[in-house]
Amino acid sequence: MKNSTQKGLGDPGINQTFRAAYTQKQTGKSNNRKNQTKQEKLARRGGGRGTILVGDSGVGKTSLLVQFDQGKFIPGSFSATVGIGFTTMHVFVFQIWDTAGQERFRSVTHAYYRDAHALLLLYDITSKSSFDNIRAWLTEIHEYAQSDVVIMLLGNKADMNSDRTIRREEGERLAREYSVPFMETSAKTGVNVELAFTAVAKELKSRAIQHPSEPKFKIHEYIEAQKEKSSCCESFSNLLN
Ligand SMILES: Nc1nc2c(ncn2[C@@H]2O[C@H](COP(=O)(O)OP(=O)(O)OP(=O)(O)O)[C@@H](O)[C@H]2O)c(=O)[nH]1
Repeated sequence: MKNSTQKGLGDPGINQTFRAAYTQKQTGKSNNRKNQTKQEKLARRGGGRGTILVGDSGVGKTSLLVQFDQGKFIPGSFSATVGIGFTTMHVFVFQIWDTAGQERFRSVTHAYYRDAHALLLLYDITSKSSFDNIRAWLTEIHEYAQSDVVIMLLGNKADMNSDRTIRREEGERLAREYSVPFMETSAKTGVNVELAFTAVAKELKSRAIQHPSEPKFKIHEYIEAQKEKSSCCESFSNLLN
């Protein structure tokens, strides 16, 4: 995925074609049934349990997805997403769509809101405008997405602390106002990337297979517990170093 490569397609109607091509690119295998990996089969069965990444252009949606999917950061190497990109994940059976942040592709993004079960809404902690636009994104989400869609707010580029213009507390306050879970992430260092996707996957899974007698999965509590765990492990490993 170098500069000259478009990250997605502008027409949701041809997403199926792109999906096959993208999967092939990622795995080096053909996407026919015979050659499908276990994850690809699971993803197929997961059907419409789609998660989309939204937010202004340049906040790091594709980088976050690549970090999650491939465990690496490719600095500055993406052209702006055109329409929708696609990958599959294996924490739970679901699909992730990467959307374009640019205004001119919004109508494409709207078409995907309807089918989305979860939305990861990103801003860039070094960009005030991307944070200010979160309210507009939420208005749009409430207009086009299903009313029970899972939303998570992510302040990305947490590694760029010296260029920070949005304090963590501001992100937390906004998230509280809209009753959505929040965390800061870095597609560069990988901080909280796995946690963000895992928390959403667990929430979707619990909704899909929830038995009335089982205790409800609490996404806020899960995130706080996992954050505590990782900060305790970080300080422990700091002690060892
Ligand atoms: N330091 C740092 N840079 C990041 C991070 N995430 C993304 N970037 C950089 O930010 C720029 C934009 O990243 P993209 O992933 O293309 O952003 P996008 O939101 O997908 O952009 P659109 O496709 O235009 O909507 C690139 O130069 C990335 O290398 C991060 O966590 N930390």
